Amino acid sequence: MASIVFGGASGLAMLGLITLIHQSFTQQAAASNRLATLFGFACLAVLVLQVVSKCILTRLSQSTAARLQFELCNRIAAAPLPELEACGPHRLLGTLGGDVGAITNALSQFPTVCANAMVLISGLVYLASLSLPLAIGSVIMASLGIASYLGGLHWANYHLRQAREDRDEVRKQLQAMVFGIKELKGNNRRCVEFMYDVLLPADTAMRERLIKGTDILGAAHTWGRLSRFIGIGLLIFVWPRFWPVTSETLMGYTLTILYLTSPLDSILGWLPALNNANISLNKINALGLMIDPSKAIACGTQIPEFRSISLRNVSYAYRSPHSDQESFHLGPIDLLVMPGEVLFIAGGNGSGKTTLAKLLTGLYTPDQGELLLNKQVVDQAALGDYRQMFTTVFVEGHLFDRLLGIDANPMQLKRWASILGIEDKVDFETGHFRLGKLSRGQHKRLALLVACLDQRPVFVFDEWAAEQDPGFKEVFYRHIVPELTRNGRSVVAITHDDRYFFAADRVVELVDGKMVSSRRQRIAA
Ligand SMILES: Nc1ncnc2c1ncn2[C@@H]1O[C@H](COP(=O)(O)OP(=O)(O)OP(=O)(O)O)[C@@H](O)[C@H]1O
Repeated sequence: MASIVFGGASGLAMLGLITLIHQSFTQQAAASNRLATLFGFACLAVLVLQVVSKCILTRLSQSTAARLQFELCNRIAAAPLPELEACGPHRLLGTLGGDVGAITNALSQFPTVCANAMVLISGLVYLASLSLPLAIGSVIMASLGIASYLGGLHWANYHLRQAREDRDEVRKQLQAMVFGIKELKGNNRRCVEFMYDVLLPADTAMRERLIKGTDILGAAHTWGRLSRFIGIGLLIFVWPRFWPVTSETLMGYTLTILYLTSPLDSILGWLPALNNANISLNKINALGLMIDPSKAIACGTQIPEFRSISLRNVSYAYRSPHSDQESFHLGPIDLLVMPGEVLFIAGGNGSGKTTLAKLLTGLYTPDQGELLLNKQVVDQAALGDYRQMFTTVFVEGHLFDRLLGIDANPMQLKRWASILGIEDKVDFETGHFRLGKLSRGQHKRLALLVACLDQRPVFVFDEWAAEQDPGFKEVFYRHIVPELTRNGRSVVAITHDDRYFFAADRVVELVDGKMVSSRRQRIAA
């Protein structure tokens, strides 16, 4: 609001300057001294008001960007995992980068646009005070110019919207290049094909649309500006032939209209930004981030007591995004996890083990069947708390560069780092990790270190030991797993290591999404 007031006041002071210039052409010398003093004050007022208004605007635009980004991050954190997985990281990053910028840009220009609208209206009032018929004629001509400009904008829009879609594809391919750089470096033909047949065509398609849209926009903008000069030409050369008007009035008109081109430009120039913001908002909406509040999972606040967890007749299906046909179906599955138990989930690749782990941990909501905690059904309202029961290490899990959400003292940190053989990867003073040059196995060990320090009742490991050397597999299955299950905590581990099935109380096996066996183990090793 302050920005609108200061911006509007500076515009009005500027308009005051124009009227003073106009009056100076018609006043006597004595009055000119007074006008000169007023002119000096008006200049000072413009300077102060514009500087203050710009400072306010900068702060406003930065705080808007920060708020918007934070809000979007919160929505991402609250959105259901399957919807985020369907978006893919390239689209989410694109939204957090480009779309937030586009919306911020439009929002932060809004106060300036309001201030300019105030100036424009005041200018029109001043013009009407000089000559009402001329003012009406000017408004009609300006409206025609603006209408044709809006037509061009609408046309440009179509191409710019398409370009926004294409940009997602380019971002996806750039991500593939960054993450697949080793594969590209090692195979020159693959690299050339990727560059010329994948990346370049995607980028070219996007740029062609962008160029087309921007060209149309530029032409519309130029036409919008020119139409004002055509209007001034009509006023000066044509109007006086049909309607008597003094040369002072015409001069006042020309000066004022020339000045008003700047606020009008700013308002018309804002429309493309508004349009981009609209495209971005639709994009965010299409990604499912404008989530239905009823679908948002409330953040869990406390870790519930653990007496039993069970899946009862649970089914879940992935669907193809285009046809809504099931691409993979898991279940129906019944599963029970008791305190202190070690449960292994085995099965071939693609049999549904990770999907089952995501259902168990509440990251996916079953299509059918129920999730029960302590024999009570976990409904939507309880899901947030239910998720706090688990500490997980997934195959593609992310490792933050420090301990977050865990109260661990340096002694515990040192002890686990030493068991896991990664003392040199941890800064015990700050609790930060040295993630720079980690091998895959060390990365997994750090992830396990974080899990071991977490005081939650159920550990879920997805093929944790797959990248460990034989010696450390022994340590994991024979020492770490038993230690973790002391004090009534449970371990659910997806594993292909059938040599170590003896370490489990129970092994369940999945084949094509169905549980084919569930057998008791735990024989003396
Ligand atoms: N987000 C997803 N969207 C669609 N389909 C998926 C998704 N995640 C997994 N799938 C499909 O579901 C099936 C089961 O996948 P899942 O990851 O659960 O198997 P898995 O038993 O853990 O396999 P692996 O041993 O190879 O890790 C696979 O056919 C996979 O292609």
